[in-house]
Amino acid sequence: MRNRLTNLRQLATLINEQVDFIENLAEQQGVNYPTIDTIFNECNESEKFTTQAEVFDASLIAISAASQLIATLKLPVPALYERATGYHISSALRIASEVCAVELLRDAGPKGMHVKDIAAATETNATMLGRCLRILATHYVFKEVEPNVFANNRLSSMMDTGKDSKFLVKLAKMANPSPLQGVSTVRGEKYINTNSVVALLDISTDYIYKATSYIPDVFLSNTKSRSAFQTSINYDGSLWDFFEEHPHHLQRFQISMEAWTRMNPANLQSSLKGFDWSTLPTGATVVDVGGGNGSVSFDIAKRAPHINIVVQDRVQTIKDVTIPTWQADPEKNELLKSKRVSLEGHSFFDDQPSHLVGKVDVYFMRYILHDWSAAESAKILKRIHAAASKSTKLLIIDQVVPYACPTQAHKHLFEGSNLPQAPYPLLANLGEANSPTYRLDIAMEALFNGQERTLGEFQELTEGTGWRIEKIFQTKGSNISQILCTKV
Ligand SMILES: C[S@@+](CC[C@H](N)C(=O)[O-])C[C@H]1O[C@@H](n2cnc3c(N)ncnc32)[C@H](O)[C@@H]1O
Repeated sequence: MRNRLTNLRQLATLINEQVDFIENLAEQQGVNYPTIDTIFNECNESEKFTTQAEVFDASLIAISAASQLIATLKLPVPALYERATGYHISSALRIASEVCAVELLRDAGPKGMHVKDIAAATETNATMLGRCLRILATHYVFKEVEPNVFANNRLSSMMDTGKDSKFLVKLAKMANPSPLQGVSTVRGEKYINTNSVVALLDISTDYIYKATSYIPDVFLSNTKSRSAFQTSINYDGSLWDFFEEHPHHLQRFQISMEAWTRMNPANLQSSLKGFDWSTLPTGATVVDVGGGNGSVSFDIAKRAPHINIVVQDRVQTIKDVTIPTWQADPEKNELLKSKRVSLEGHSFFDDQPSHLVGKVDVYFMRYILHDWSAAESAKILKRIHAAASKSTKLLIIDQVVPYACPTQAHKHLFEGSNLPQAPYPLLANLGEANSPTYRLDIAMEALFNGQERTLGEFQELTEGTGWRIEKIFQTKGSNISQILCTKV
């Protein structure tokens, strides 16, 4: 009995200490931490405060302790039932997005809107919609201001596309059905010029959610001939092939990738700040391998105006998504015109184009290797190695999966591999505070039979490819790390 109380008290103390720290800092800076009822606005001083590194670090410990406290206090049966039925939140979120609830509630303001009126706009069932919004409000997305009347709150307003609700409702009706059974209708226009968050949520609650339900069957059948995604829509091509047959899905996917940089402020640092781009000589060439719509390259080009960047991706992605995206944005278009950035259709399974052989200072790839098995990843790494000069560096920007237990295994593996341990009695990986890492890992399994990797697995992956890991840049609280490799 005493032990359990001690454990609860330790967790409560950790929460109190971090909240005291955050509140003292907020008081010094004359801001309040945003409440759950505040409408999200990234220009707001309170929101800027939440992204300061020390505030974010303290919040991670508090979240980790609070999650562990909840897991400890909750009786095991409801705790397990909730974990078994997390999918109800996914389907309710998808419905909220499809009926443009956030944008309609933006128009309604703090008084909110009756669920009958939200349902009427999209000719959907008001009772079911109310139940969906209520389960979401119970999990702090939306607020039920009076019975059946809902308003936006901090979480739901983060899902705002910023677009006119009438335009979105009309758009939803224009979507073309896919010939493949179980594939949702999508309009890419919904996601263009948004904060990208809704694209990430929509892919997560659409085909990733559906595919995920097939993971156990694929796993238990012990065959990886088809991924869970392929099984879910009875399709033999890869997700990349599927996108080429469904350009609106491709558009949405590429925009969703930008949201990973916004997942937390530490992610932004880890995508961009670890490797010091300013150390490269003027005119250096950097290649973004599988760069998608080039959002990471754009950020790097702004930070390092003395380097030239080539964004490579599949021919159709570059033609249908990357080029139009860059041409539509004056800042990006300027980078194209000045040739500081070029966009090139190229498969990373092929030899690098001859104009780059021996001329590249850094190849980097963000979120590429997690899409591929070890054998396929090795092929990609070897192709780049074959085109690299002696001094070429390779920067793998990906998630590094921490174990949930303390370990010394990676402590001295490479420079930078040692991260500070979480305070006792928290899980070594900060538990639920670090949950997106593990969720994305399983999503990679669903989509590609792919995976996120531990540091040891990255070391194994690079062995025999001609690359050696020299250093790792990790940022506390970020689920993106940079792994710097040199030629063996
Ligand atoms: C997970 S996304 C990452 C995109 C981008 N690096 C980012 O972080 O936003 C993977 C990318 O790999 C690209 N890709 C898939 N197969 C490819 C191939 N054979 N050659 C080049 N790119 C490929 C996809 O089109 C997609 O843009």
